[in-house]
Amino acid sequence: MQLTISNLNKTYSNGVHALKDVNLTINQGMFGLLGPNGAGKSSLMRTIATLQEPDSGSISLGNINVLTQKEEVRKTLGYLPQEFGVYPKVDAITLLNHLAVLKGITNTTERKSVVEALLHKTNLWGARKKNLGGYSGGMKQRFGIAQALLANPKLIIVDEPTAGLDPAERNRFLNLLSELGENTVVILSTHIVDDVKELCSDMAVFNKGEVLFKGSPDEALNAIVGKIWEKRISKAELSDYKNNFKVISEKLIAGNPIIHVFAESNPDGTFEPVEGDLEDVYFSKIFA
Ligand SMILES: Nc1ncnc2c1ncn2[C@@H]1O[C@H](COP(=O)(O)OP(=O)(O)OP(=O)(O)O)[C@@H](O)[C@H]1O
Repeated sequence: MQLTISNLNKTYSNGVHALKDVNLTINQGMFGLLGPNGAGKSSLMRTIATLQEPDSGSISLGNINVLTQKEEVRKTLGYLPQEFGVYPKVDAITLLNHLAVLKGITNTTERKSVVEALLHKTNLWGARKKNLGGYSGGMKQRFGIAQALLANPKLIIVDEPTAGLDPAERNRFLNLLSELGENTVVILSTHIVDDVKELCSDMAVFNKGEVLFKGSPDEALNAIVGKIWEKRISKAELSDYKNNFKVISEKLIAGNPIIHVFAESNPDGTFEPVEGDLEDVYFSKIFA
């Protein structure tokens, strides 16, 4: 099963061109869609999830036409939206059971076993009788994955799932995602480079509605070899450097900025070459 997005466009009524001729082919496995806030990631995710219409273009999932065969897509889709609302006064096992009914798992015995297995998988079994209103952010996200996995989806979309999680919960959540089947198309939309670095075999960098890079993280890293230059400067020099060079990142170390510049050769002969990482790829695309 492959997800193919062709020439997708969307302009909202306020004039924002949120998707600009987007073309992507997404294979089974974990695909990272990396971009800053406002890049258009949620617009793309919601369109694939059949929740909004594009102005033009096409999307297919295997031989399903996503834009016209919405019911077919919904049967095989697991979706964790950016704002996943839960009913605060309902406990996890009751809500998951209810959502399983809505997903069409009507056989009581089968439903009980699916719901219980998912609560174990997401490490929520011990908290299954607790009201969702009392769940932490990480627990809510894990519950979100449990509901997304009901009915064995072939396509799973998780939109910015780690934003706001503390490091321990984020790790737990990423481990959970990494266990999702090889036989599933999983799209992870995020603005956190490390999420992609740790999990994804394939990725795209997305900004202002456009795909700026697509390929594997290794291909992305190969493309910047020899082009990332580092220098420790003083704070007072920072604005000059920003005016004169393509500064893609700045980090304060002991109060002084260390800058990374993207350039084909040593910018003014005073920089040190560094091995770039995925963050350098991301910022070099975003600030191109
Ligand atoms: N329903 C809407 N009506 C008008 N403009 C919208 C609507 N939804 C999104 N936008 C605009 O479209 C652009 C892309 O938004 P989108 O939410 O898809 O980006 P994103 O990459 O998911 O970012 P974020 O993480 O901030 O949600 C933004 O400029 C946003 O303000």
